[in-house]
Amino acid sequence: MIVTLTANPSLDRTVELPGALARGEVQRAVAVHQESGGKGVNVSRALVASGLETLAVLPGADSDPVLSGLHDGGVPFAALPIGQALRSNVTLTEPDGVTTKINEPGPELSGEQQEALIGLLLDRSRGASWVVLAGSLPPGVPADFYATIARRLRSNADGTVAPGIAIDSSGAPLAAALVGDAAGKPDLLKPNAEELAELAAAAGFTNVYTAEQLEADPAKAAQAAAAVVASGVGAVLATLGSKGAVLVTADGAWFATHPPIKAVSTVGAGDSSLAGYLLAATQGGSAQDCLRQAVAHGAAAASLPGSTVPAVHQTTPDAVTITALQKD
Ligand SMILES: Nc1ncnc2c1ncn2[C@@H]1O[C@H](COP(=O)(O)OP(=O)(O)O)[C@@H](O)[C@H]1O
Ligand SMILES: O=P(O)(O)OC[C@H]1O[C@](O)(COP(=O)(O)O)[C@@H](O)[C@@H]1O
Repeated sequence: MIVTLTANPSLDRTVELPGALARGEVQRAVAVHQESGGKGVNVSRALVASGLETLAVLPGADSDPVLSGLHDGGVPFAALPIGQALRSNVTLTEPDGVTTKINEPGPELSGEQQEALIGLLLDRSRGASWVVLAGSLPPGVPADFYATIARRLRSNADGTVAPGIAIDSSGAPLAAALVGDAAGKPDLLKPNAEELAELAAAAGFTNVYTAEQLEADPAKAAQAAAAVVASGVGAVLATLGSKGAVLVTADGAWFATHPPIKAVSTVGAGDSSLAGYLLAATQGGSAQDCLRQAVAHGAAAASLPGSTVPAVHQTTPDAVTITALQKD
């Protein structure tokens, strides 16, 4: 069972434009897609699509459209009512594949609600193989929320094997994943190129690379990710948009790429990559198998509209090429 926590879920509305986005003009949409979203929610949706056992833990009232969407989509969830509506995030997609995202801050969570959400997660993740802590943190939640949860998940394991802990976030909550003792650090981090640039700086990596440089050169991405692994993180799966992804563990570094696809909407591509990685990991796959399935899932997600997530049978792992890289 893979449990996901989405502290700041969203109703994802993807608006398809007929041409390039024209600022200041009236434009008519050609189609609109609406999905329950947020990073952990998307990972759970992708796992359900491939028949894996998962539970999405999140705040929200039963009547909230995000939860109704999960219910209708057959995604198991455990929700903490917070007395406020969840946020809506809007994505504008252009015919050439360019996507523009506008993410709301989301409803504030009080200290009591944060504690109740952690309690719900601890309770529902007993015996889980992985716990995924994903997405931005809503207003009121401290940046070290995920590190606190990681520590409590490990102490909660109480003699049994603690779950693997994966974090996919950005900004301060992501940087906070590198601070403090080993018990608060994740087994897996999933940054994109921009997040890897920030993370490497937070890990004290002295070569300052931009996100563009990291996407263009997997060797640079592997060096940056290796600096993050050296700071005490188990593994880094750095996704590099259309270029593919780099995986760095204590044992090695690999780059994986998929032949070009026609990108329709990249929303949820990163979350699908993480789901692909965990799918292979729970089936006992090697590091390279996990990376291969991550890139296959990401490419399939980018070729689907809105934040649609692929099932494993819609992915093409055999088309993925893997190359070993130097870590330093
Ligand atoms: N334009 C694209 N063409 C092909 N694959 C893509 C494209 N954009 C994303 N992907 C796939 O999705 C994965 C995650 O995308 P990325 O943009 O790096 O993450 P995030 O969605 O977290 O920002 C990539 O590693 C790749 O496999
Ligand atoms: O919590 P954040 O950082 O605002 O991101 C939430 C948004 O990211 C998504 O999870 C998509 O993420 P990816 O495109 O990175 O896979 C959307 O479903 C959601 O609207």
